[in-house]
Amino acid sequence: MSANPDLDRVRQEIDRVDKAMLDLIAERLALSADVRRAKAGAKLWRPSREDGHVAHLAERATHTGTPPALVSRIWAELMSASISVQGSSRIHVALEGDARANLSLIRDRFGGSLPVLSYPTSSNALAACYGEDEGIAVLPAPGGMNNWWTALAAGGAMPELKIVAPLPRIEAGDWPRAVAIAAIDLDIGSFDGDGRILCASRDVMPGLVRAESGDLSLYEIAATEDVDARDVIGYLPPPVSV
Ligand SMILES: O=C(O)C(=O)C[C@]1(C(=O)O)C=C[C@@H](O)C=C1
Repeated sequence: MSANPDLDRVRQEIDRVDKAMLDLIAERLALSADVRRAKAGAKLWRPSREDGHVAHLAERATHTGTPPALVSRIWAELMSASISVQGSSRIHVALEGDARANLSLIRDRFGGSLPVLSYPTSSNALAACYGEDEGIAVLPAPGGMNNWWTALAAGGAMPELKIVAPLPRIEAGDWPRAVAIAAIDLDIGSFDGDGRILCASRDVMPGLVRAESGDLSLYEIAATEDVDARDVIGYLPPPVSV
């Protein structure tokens, strides 16, 4: 029968691993300054890069027994810390519905490095986000009474804003609980074929109607479909498998 490992020895090993991780975190943060210079004025927050990168890491993690949700939370911290090294970006959240759950979704997706400002309604949070170059709004997902998305449609008040990320990132299910919005140009040609395009239209489109307001419908459409760029109000990346 093998003896129990000695606690002091195990703790020494944990110390060794933690110091190595700390050095790697410092190295990663130092690279953020280089990334900022390399991006030369492009937006700080790049949700497509974040979600694609985390999806690869989560996939890799499943081979080592590391929970993908843990990977997503750790990299949420690392990437938001990187954003705050690069500049200033704030999250505007609507405290509609289950406020505590919304804040916990934000913590899981964005970590604790970015300032979070709260507003009583989705319209208030959206307007605050619209007023900033690097603003991010987190709102309840479109559907039911949540019709703030009409402001993003062509002819709406804030067509430059797009739905760019689902919350939660992992195990979002069929439709996310909340979504993140920012003034980010969506490159339709670069969408992952397994992702979903969100379109607002008065015409019938080849997809699932997720929300309706007046004669406007929000369609969830496979990213393989051809759509008119003017109808696109968002993109959801392929769900991260666990
Ligand atoms: O790749 C970038 O553009 C970065 O700014 C780096 C980084 C990261 O830390 O990995 C940080 C923020 C972006 O949202 C995406 C990724």
